[in-house]
Amino acid sequence: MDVLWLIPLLLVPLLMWSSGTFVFYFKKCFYVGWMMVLALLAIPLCMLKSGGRDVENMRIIRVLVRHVKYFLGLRFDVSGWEHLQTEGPYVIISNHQSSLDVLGLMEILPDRCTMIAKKELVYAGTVGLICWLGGIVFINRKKTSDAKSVMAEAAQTMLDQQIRLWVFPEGTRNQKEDLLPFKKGAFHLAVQAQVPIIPVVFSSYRNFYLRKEKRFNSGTVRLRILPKIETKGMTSDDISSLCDKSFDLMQAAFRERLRLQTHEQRAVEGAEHSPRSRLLFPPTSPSETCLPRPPVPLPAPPPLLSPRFPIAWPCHEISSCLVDAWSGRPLARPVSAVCPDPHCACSSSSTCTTTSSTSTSSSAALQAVSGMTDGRIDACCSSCMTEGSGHHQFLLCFLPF
Ligand SMILES: CCCCCCCC/C=C\CCCCCCCC(=O)SCCNC(=O)CCNC(=O)[C@H](O)C(C)(C)COP(=O)(O)OP(=O)(O)OC[C@H]1O[C@@H](n2cnc3c(N)ncnc32)[C@H](O)[C@@H]1OP(=O)(O)O
Ligand SMILES: CCCCCCCCCCCCCCCC(=O)OC[C@@H](O)COP(=O)(O)O
Repeated sequence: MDVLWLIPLLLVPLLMWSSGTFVFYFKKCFYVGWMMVLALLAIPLCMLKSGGRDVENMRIIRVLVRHVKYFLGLRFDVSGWEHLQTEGPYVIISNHQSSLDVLGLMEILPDRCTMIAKKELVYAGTVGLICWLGGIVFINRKKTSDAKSVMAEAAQTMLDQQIRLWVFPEGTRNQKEDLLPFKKGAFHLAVQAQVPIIPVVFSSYRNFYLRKEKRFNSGTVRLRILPKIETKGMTSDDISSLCDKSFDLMQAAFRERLRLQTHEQRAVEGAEHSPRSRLLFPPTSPSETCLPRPPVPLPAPPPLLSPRFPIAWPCHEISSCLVDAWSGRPLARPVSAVCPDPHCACSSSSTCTTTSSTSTSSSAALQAVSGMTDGRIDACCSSCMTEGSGHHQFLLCFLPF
């Protein structure tokens, strides 16, 4: 009888091992539950530290939230730290995919920085209370006039108390393959306070987190901090162009990362549904695996090649390295060549769709370039550049069978 309670204890690891859907719900519940507990812990600490609502409480929240990623199997890879080395107040803007964004936000949160959030969050139990104690500015999204006056007040507070504000200009969570159009509030805020804007781009979570498919694997989030955009001297007439400029910069960074993720995702196919990919910490990111490779001098083009295939590059282009996510072993060798596919019309911004229709002779030529005899050219163009000659230049990934 006494051993009956062991059953659920054994059942949980078994279900974790066998079912991706179970892992999804388990991780989600754990996340919400653990955040509630952490907030409960943080409340007395914040009260002791500052006696009430104060942006300085964000230091405590930041420390407490930082370890949560380890339980969920998430890794954060941050680039552009130098852009946060800005004195005084500023507005950080970032894309917003899920409540998991809080984990990335806490990875890079500068001192004296708090957020703008929807007012409903204040009712989220202990989390709501900790948000209030952390100085989060709550707005009513349904009443634009109210939200505007709260944000105008925030602009003044930013200057008076040297506070930085983090805004999600999409205004809601978004898991689409592109950013939503930006709301204007963040830009009014920065212009009213005459402070710079620092854009931060979170890479798409789709590699490890799919709400509809109920998948929550382990994975890496890349956070890219972009250079600040100055607003000194700008007036309300400049809001639209400032908003468009920020959107364009962030969208370009998001899309660029998404293209690379597509390649990486191919490399992890197969591993994707393994228990290991759901439960264990993700392996070192492919870019890291590729980095230590020294640049190799260009080899002379083999005589076999037609003039249409002038150069072969060994794999030193980080962005195009396809690597087995678990072993770190290179899976493909990218070669650069003029696209051999006459049907592949690729504009400078689009992603190449296919090279599968590559003719046998082109294939043979590329095989000669890449030094592989048995293989296939994968549909993979990581960069499309229009050269002076009007040719498109592609990076083709060459996969051994
Ligand atoms: C240890 C403890 C453990 C604890 C665990 C937990 C810890 C957690 C801690 C911390 C985590 C915190 C995480 C928080 C996450 C929360 C995320 C969210 O909640 S995202 C939703 C709310 N965010 C927003 O909505 C963005 C801000 N929104 C805006 O800025 C909008 O612009 C808004 C609401 C002000 C108005 O939105 P509109 O839908 O009406 O659309 P529009 O186009 O932007 O504005 C309409 C017109 O008003 C003008 N306007 C907007 N703002 C203005 C302003 N401030 N002044 C003057 N005009 C303004 C615009 O220019 C536009 O006019 P014209 O079309 O250009 O003529
Ligand atoms: C009373 C019980 C309520 C339980 C809720 C607790 C949730 C704890 C999880 C961690 C909290 C992190 C806060 C992130 C908040 C967040 O991400 O809110 C979503 C909004 O940005 C956008 O909302 P929407 O427009 O609805 O997509």
